[in-house]
Amino acid sequence: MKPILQAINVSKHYGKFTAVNDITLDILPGTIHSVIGPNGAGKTTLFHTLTGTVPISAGSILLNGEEVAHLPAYKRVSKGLARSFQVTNLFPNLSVTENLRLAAQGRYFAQALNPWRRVESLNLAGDIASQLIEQLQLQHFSQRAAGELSHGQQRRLEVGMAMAGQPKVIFLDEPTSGMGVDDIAEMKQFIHGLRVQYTVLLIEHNMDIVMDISDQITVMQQGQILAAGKPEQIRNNELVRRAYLGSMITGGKS
Ligand SMILES: Nc1ncnc2c1ncn2[C@@H]1O[C@H](COP(=O)(O)OP(=O)(O)OP(=O)(O)O)[C@@H](O)[C@H]1O
Repeated sequence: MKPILQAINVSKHYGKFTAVNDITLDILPGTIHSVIGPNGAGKTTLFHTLTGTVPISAGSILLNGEEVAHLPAYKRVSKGLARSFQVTNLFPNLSVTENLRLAAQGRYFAQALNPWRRVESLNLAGDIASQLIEQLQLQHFSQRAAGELSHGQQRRLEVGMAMAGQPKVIFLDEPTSGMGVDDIAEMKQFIHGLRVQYTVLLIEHNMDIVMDISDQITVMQQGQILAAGKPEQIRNNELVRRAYLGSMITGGKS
């Protein structure tokens, strides 16, 4: 199977500090690929480089074989990369439907800015929003202001905003952070279901989720890849266990 997204020798320097150091990574389509590692390992910076939020210092990024490293974030979005919005980026006074419709319009950048756009394009965005509301199981809240939703619902809506652009690859950075147990279980199922339609890159500190739903895991440490493999391989990797994950993965029985 050909990778949908590839990072080849990607590095990101901040002055003399190297946050991402020579990372090479293949992301296969229709998979959930998790990136784990301790705080400061460079996971978010790696996401930033892949989505175009920050420019890389060296290397190459291929989306379906096409070089995108030089493209700004919005152009990568139009080619199929989507990053989940943060809760703070929801429009709290707009309804759930309106948030999703805006996100759907955002994919078609020119249309979104054109006041003379054809009404069908709005309908298309409206259709996408209605479909997503069901997928997100927010039917009962469609007209509710986003700011009034529970934290768990807001985080689901946030992922929905990324889905609204009909991307190929979705980047989720700690989608369960700040959630209670029930919301976490729901979110885990929800993310697991995403791989039917999308390729998912996931940063997640909750090891139960990572081990249960990932097809592939990349472990980062100090900007580099420490290990990569399937959950079982990572769980049993001596290097990973010794480095820091032993107790997290085995519940202290390392
Ligand atoms: N804009 C920046 N300027 C300088 N250093 C930065 C910048 N952004 C990130 N860093 C540094 O790069 C390193 C990696 O940070 P990053 O946020 O990618 O780690 P992370 O693995 O996502 O951590 P966490 O799990 O805590 O989110 C950290 O030491 C951080 O301080």
